[in-house]
Amino acid sequence: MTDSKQICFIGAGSMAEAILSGLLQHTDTKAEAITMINRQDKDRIETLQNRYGIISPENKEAAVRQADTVILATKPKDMDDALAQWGDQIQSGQRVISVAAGIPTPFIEERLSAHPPVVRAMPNTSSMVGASATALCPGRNAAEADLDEAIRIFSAIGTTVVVKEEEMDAVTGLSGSGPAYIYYLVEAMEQAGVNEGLSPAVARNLTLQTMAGAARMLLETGEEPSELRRRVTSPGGTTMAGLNTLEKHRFQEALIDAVHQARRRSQELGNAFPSPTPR
Ligand SMILES: NC(=O)C1=CN([C@@H]2O[C@H](COP(=O)(O)OP(=O)(O)OC[C@H]3O[C@@H](n4cnc5c(N)ncnc54)[C@H](OP(=O)(O)O)[C@@H]3O)[C@@H](O)[C@H]2O)C=CC1
Ligand SMILES: O=C(O)[C@@H]1CCC=N1
Repeated sequence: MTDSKQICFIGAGSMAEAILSGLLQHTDTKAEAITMINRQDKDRIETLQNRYGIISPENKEAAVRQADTVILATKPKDMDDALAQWGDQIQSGQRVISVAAGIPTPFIEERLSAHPPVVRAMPNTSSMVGASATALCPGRNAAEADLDEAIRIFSAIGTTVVVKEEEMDAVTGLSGSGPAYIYYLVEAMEQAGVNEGLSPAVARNLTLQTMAGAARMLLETGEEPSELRRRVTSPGGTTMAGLNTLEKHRFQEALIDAVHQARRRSQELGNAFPSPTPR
């Protein structure tokens, strides 16, 4: 992506940093083209400034006003206040992308008096290394060009898929929260290796390469996971002993329920922001 367009992040937390880092490493976006504002944490902005060379604007209102794309990256619970604080700076010629879990596009649209196009995105923190799985959906004022621009930004830091807005909660439960499930699995596998007598370093090395190798096998061979699993599992062998134990502990059911509960929580967050009366 070659791009000199200005991007202003409202919110400078983990997700904003992951997107920022991905954009700087994987696109031609220059640090000077990016401004970040938060609510109060000056140290955080200074850290990001030192780490990435981005601009900490003197005039925050102007930074929002002058951006081509404004990325909303506050916690869902802070979005209402953030829109009240910054929303009047956003004009119709600008584009808004929200990464907030659970917040429906109408909630944002109805709080922006200028009616700019809004695109909702659900990336994940693997954006940081250019490996996000991002789902996007357009709001009612977003034209194809607006969605395309959002796809362009997120394609640079991973894969993208366009979904219906009603599917965003499911996406959030699966791939938004998904990295945490994988890290949790890694923690358990490492601990298991250590329990069985390996050093932490060896356990980590073997776990990570096993994880990366399995992901590559799935991506590069296009084989079904069940078929790949079958090929590891000799009848009466070691894998079968391990898998039977996972089954006994209802491992798959636990994961399916985890995604379901995360999806429900995303929906709950959204329900806390019912279609508002315009300010
Ligand atoms: N973390 C993840 O894996 C993912 C997160 N998301 C979504 O991204 C969003 C951000 O999450 P995350 O980065 O984890 O959250 P963080 O808590 O790390 O960051 C939130 C940021 O919002 C800022 N903020 C709060 N209120 C305002 C305001 N009125 N004006 C400007 N900035 C404000 C905070 O500033 P201050 O610190 O000064 O209060 C902070 O910089 C959430 O909506 C989440 O649902 C989406 C996908 C994945
Ligand atoms: O936990 C959360 O609420 C956010 C949204 C998706 C991932 N993290």
